[in-house]
Amino acid sequence: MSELKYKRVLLKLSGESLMGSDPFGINRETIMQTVRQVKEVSDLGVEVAIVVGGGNIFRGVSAQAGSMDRATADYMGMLATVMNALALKEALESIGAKARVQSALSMQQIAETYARPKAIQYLEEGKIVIFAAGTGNPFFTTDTAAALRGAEMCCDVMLKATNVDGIYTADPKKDPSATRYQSVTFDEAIEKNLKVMDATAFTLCRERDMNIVVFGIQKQDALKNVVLGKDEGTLVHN
Ligand SMILES: Nc1ncnc2c1ncn2[C@@H]1O[C@H](COP(=O)(O)OP(=O)(O)OP(=O)(O)O)[C@@H](O)[C@H]1O
Ligand SMILES: O=c1ccn([C@@H]2O[C@H](COP(=O)(O)O)[C@@H](O)[C@H]2O)c(=O)[nH]1
Repeated sequence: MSELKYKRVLLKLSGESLMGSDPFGINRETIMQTVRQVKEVSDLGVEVAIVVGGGNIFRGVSAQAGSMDRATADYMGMLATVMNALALKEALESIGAKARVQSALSMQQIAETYARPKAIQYLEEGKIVIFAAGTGNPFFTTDTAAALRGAEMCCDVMLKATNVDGIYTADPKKDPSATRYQSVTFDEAIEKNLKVMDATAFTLCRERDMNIVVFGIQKQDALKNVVLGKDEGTLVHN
């Protein structure tokens, strides 16, 4: 069997990557395709922690939030990530995987509250841990939460699964002439303002020396290819 490149990973799933071709929400086929990939790498022996976004349900800073108080809108965004986390747990369990949700905001009737030692224990037991509610603070994003939890869980790498297949010279959805990087340094990504991830998240990963792989989760076997160290997506490194 091929060698694993990473033993413990922080997988960032964007909310939008759960929509499939729907305009918003969670597409059943898409979430099942995603969790099958997650279970496959977990079965290979990779410890998987997940941070999920909320953009498919609510984006706090969006136009829809209009004149709302920013912090209130951001709390609504965090609640959206809790819904996605619960959906992911259900989907994982429906295919026989063991998963736990820990929320950065206390809501004890529906999820455990984030506790680092317990989360590490779950990972060591081979359970998939889904972190909900981002950092628990407004004015942040789930990319930053992913960098934070990745650092706290001592993950070998952060894997940013999204609906584009890597980092491009410009947003590929807006500029069809943009080309994909195979690898890029943190400094370059920040300097060139490559908007695939926010600068706070890049900066935290750079400081912790935690590489990032940005890849497209829609592609069959993409996650497995990444953990086996095959050429997939874009590597961000120091
Ligand atoms: N230079 C770039 N390379 C690749 N993607 C880019 C770039 N600049 C902007 N993007 C955009 O970044 C997006 C990837 O981010 P992602 O899908 O994770 O969104 P998010 O806002 O982090 O997640 P969520 O949907 O949960 O809010 C893509 O949709 C892509 O269009
Ligand atoms: O730590 C956090 C994480 C998220 N938010 C709010 O939630 C939404 C959805 O998160 P995405 O990263 O965009 O998927 C985000 O727009 C924020 O409004 C937050 O406040 N704090």
